[in-house]
Amino acid sequence: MGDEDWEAEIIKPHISSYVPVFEKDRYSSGANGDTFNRTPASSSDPGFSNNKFEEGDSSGFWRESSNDCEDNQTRNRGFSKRGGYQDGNDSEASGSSRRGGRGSFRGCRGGFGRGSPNSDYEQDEGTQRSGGIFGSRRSALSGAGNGDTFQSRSGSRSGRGGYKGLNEEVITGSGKNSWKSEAEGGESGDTQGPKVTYIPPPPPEDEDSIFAHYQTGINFDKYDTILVEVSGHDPPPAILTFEEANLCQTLNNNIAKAGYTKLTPVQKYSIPIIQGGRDLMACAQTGSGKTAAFLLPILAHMMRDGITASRFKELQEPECIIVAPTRELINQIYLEARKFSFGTCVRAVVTYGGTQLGHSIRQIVQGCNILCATPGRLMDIIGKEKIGLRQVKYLVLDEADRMLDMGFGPEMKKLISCPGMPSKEQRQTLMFSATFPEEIQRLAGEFLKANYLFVAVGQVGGACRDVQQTILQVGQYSKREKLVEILRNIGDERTMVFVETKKKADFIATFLCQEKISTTSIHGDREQREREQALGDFRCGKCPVLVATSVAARGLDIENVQHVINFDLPSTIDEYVHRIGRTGRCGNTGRAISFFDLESDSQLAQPLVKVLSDAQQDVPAWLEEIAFSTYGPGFSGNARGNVFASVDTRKNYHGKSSLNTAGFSSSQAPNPVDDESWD
Ligand SMILES: Nc1ncnc2c1ncn2[C@@H]1O[C@H](COP(=O)(O)OP(=O)(O)OP(=O)(O)O)[C@@H](O)[C@H]1O
Repeated sequence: MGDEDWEAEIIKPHISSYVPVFEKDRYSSGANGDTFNRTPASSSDPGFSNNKFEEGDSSGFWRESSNDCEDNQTRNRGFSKRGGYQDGNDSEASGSSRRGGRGSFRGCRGGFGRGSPNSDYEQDEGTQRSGGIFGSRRSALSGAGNGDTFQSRSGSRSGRGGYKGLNEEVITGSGKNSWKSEAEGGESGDTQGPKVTYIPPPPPEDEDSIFAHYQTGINFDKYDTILVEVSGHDPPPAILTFEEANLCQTLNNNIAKAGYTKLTPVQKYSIPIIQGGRDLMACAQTGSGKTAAFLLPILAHMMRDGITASRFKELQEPECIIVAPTRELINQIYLEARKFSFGTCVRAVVTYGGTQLGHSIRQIVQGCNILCATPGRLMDIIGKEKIGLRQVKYLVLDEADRMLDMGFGPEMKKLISCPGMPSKEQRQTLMFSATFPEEIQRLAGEFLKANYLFVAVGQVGGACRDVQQTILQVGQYSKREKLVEILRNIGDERTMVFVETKKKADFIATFLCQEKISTTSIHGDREQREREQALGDFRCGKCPVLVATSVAARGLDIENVQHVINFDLPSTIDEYVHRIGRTGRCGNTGRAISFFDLESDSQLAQPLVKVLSDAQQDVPAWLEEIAFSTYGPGFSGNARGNVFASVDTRKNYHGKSSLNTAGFSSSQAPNPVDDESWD
């Protein structure tokens, strides 16, 4: 199984894909006024000669969102046949199972082809390296003759052509080694697929880069007013300051260099719990510092207990394993671990799918105290006997609800029953997320000691109040126009646009480029190298718009993301909470605008009303009406279609539960409901 359910796909060899260039003024309204005749703009470019977007062929695109998704089986998706955009109706998932299994097929890799059939591979690297993903605003539309324009990514992983990147080995599909099974060293999850050769560039080593951080926002101090509930037997008292955590000098120095002066609520409660050796399930709003909440006490313990200094060994036995659902997120966690362990003898290593396994192994065998991994790759490395589990003292599941759901749950179960893995009584298991559905909490019991503590900062599963949420009623066929209008108003401020399918991510990104809005995209069909490039271009502002699928919904901490736009609403409210949490982080404010399509989103009306009202946002009357009409007069605004817990599910539990605010006793606590200035 792959390390991301979005990724667990069988890769088809060499199906080139192109996105034709099409001009705005060539769009003509169809019968409904919104459909486009997709005519290639540049017939002079030979590559576009077949790239007709005929209404007949492609009409499915705008109707396919509910039956195409990242997870589900999709055949011949994207821009197959070097042109004609295949409609999405060949996707089999139904709306109700949009987030179904992991066994989807990787159809052609929808991309932004140059249209020169013979130059795919040669051009691929050059253009990707030089021109950003979709090229600059200028070049994005220029079509032929500009190497920075549309990049031929589609066949880049093809087994036939072979290519060479800066950090990659040449692979050729015709050789017998080009298709490797998992056992042969292929990426986990690809039963048959090309050998993954991408070696990510090493992160910068200089201290300034390691400790680079963004400023906390004006609402950082308001974290103190959030209600915190700790449940479970005998929780230790919260700490109020970093000094109270009694960390060693090196850690304190690193904390200071990272710009942390004050603990966030989840840190105030989690640090002493973890230092006390307790298992923990912690739920706190997006962007409120959960990563440091587990890293700091783990590092403190490692420093206190003394760890085996990192040294070369064929079998490494890390003291701590951290797992997260996406590659970019685990890499981010690794960078945080590297930052906080700077100047200590603790060595953190990261490994994730989409990168060369041999490279990961080389990193690991040099010494590994903290292993940050995506699940599939972790199981691969364990299978290869490069990682032994006997010394594991800390097992961290970040985005724990995602790690335990149907996608990753089985792999996590395998992990805890691996030979050598200490039993839950012998290790400390820590789970963090902004959302914790009740059924997932119940599953988590298998991983945690019976006396684990549950920390809920604010409303479990609630949206960050620093994000101003707006829900607009926009029909499927008006979405693009609305998106462009909003993005033009936004200007150059960094914006993440979420769509439901990989195919649509490519399509919308291309469309925005044509509208001269500098855009890149990230989704599970892109090469890892491309994903990292896209994120880099977005982070540095080169492409201020990032079109993403849910692969980017969780955990990513990107400075200055001021806007999130849900072009398509997700199928669950938890997903919505995570997506909009990419903005409004660490006390900064942000805005989220969501397009609500009456045709497809009514099931979300009720939980949306609840999330909006819990976060003290305006709830549109029309949305309330839909919520009522969908769920009948019994609807109180409290129930959720996709239930998340408001409390620890062990509430029938007789242990102590203390309600508190971060840094205040209950009696001192301002009533957060009265605090109207959140937004
Ligand atoms: N005490 C602190 N002081 C200043 N900045 C902090 C503090 N704690 C965390 N941060 C910063 O806040 C940002 C968000 O932290 P982090 O990514 O850990 O949030 P999170 O709660 O894990 O979010 P998500 O739910 O989206 O995964 C990061 O840039 C981090 O460095």
